[in-house]
Amino acid sequence: MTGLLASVNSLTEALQVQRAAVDIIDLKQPAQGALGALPIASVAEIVAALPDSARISATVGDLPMLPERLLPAVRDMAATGVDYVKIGFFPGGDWPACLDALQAAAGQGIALIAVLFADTRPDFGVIAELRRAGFRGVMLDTMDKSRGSLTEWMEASELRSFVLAARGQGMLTGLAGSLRCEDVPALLALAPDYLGFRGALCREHNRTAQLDLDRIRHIRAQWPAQVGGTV
Ligand SMILES: O=C[C@H](O)COP(=O)(O)O
Repeated sequence: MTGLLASVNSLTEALQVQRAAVDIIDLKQPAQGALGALPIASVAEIVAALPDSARISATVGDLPMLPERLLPAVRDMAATGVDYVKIGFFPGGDWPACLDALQAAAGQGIALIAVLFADTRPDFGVIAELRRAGFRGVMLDTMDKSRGSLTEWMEASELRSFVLAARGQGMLTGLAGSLRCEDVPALLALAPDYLGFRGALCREHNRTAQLDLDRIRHIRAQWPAQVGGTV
């Protein structure tokens, strides 16, 4: 069953989406970029306040693909107790060196999720390399939120290829990128492990605005009834 991931930027928002029974509470600061990070202390505070049963991911920020930047950020974020650490694979930098360095983190039990950006037209061949480096999952998102949504950047057939390639490697799969309520049925049909949202959960579809509980209900209502929570 595909889960619902909701990105939140504070303890207040985390508790709101927890009450809405989202499947993954994703900690990030949308005002700081596509994968803007929250301060480590804030993440630790949110993790401590949520029940152990909550599944929590957090992003390390819009960092350059340099091992000396990524590895410490990943280790610091993992030390907060989040279940998954999300790393954006931005253009440029040294991807092979980053994969080598991150393999060490994965080997120490840190569950890494790679985020590929549909608007950079990623080569899905990298999924096998991610698996070799020990990544637990891979998702597609969009890097530039002003230039279209995931479903505008990629056809359903490409999204299906992505999900199948990742699943073929035994990895968790996620789809996100300015998704709207009306995207949900077609994306659920692709059966990724989760669909991720921020903008669609906020007032006026503005990802830096406040969460809107009615919007969360509306998105959740697209799922089969038995997995719906209460807000
Ligand atoms: O991880 C999911 C993202 O936070 C999605 O954000 P967005 O819906 O604003 O593109």
